[in-house]
Amino acid sequence: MAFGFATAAAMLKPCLSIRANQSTSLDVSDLADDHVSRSKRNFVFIINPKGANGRTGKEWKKLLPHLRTRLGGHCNICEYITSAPSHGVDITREAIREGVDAVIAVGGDGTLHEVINGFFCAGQPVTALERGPGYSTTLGLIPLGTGSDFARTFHWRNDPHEAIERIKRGNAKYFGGGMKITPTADPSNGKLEVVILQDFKWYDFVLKLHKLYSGSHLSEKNVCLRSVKSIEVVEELSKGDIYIQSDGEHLGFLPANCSILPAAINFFC
Ligand SMILES: Nc1ncnc2c1ncn2[C@@H]1O[C@H](COP(=O)(O)OP(=O)(O)OP(=O)(O)O)[C@@H](O)[C@H]1O
Repeated sequence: MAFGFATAAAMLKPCLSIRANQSTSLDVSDLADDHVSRSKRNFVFIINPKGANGRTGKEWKKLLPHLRTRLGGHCNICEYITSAPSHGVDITREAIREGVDAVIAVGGDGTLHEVINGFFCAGQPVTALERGPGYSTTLGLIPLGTGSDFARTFHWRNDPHEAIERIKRGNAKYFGGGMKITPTADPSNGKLEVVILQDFKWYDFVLKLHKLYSGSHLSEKNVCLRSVKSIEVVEELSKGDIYIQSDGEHLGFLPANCSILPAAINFFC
């Protein structure tokens, strides 16, 4: 099969499923401050005040009002300032056990490293104690460190305002400012949605572009949607073009100018 174009959107979401016996001083029922509404999603921000020689703490203070403005309508925002190295691990574990919807690292790579480690305990994923099966917590990042090389890898700028916009977007379904490329994508199901456009000519894009806004492009005969667990690069071709597959099955050809990873990683933060 030859594919003219393919793109993807995905949820990169650790799956959580362990009860750990470590305790911390965190009580995420602290989320129940005056402003908390249970119909909102609970987002925990873990801030390293010492990151970037103290700049992280200062920037965070300036950022918080903006964050509340942008996210406050949808989420309960709960901030935890770390008191020492590895505190971020404990806070994350406790937050996940309490069933929060997202844990967002605010700082550099070291802080992100701690938060990611908090998703696991004794080699097993941590799980929410009172949420049903299939529930999972989303990992996020506001890059505010010295190097922030993880963010750099994905071409995210060390710009917290941009990170907030990433967190705010419903991800998964859209790209290009409202084009519903993967209309059935569900950010919480852990699947990667891949849209395959077969034998598309340049004029197909021109004629059918408007359909992307409604998601009706999927009814075109040479367009199909696949929901997969992951994708792998099979072979790198010239000029950066690659073949991709999922679970051993060949999916198609991805032109170099069509980048899957940033779309997928969008869900991360
Ligand atoms: N309250 C704290 N006091 C001292 N150190 C802390 C505290 N909280 C976290 N840390 C430690 O600070 C380390 C460095 O933090 P972080 O990675 O956020 O900033 P950075 O080193 O400036 O950024 P980068 O790693 O991106 O260059 C982390 O590995 C973490 O263990």
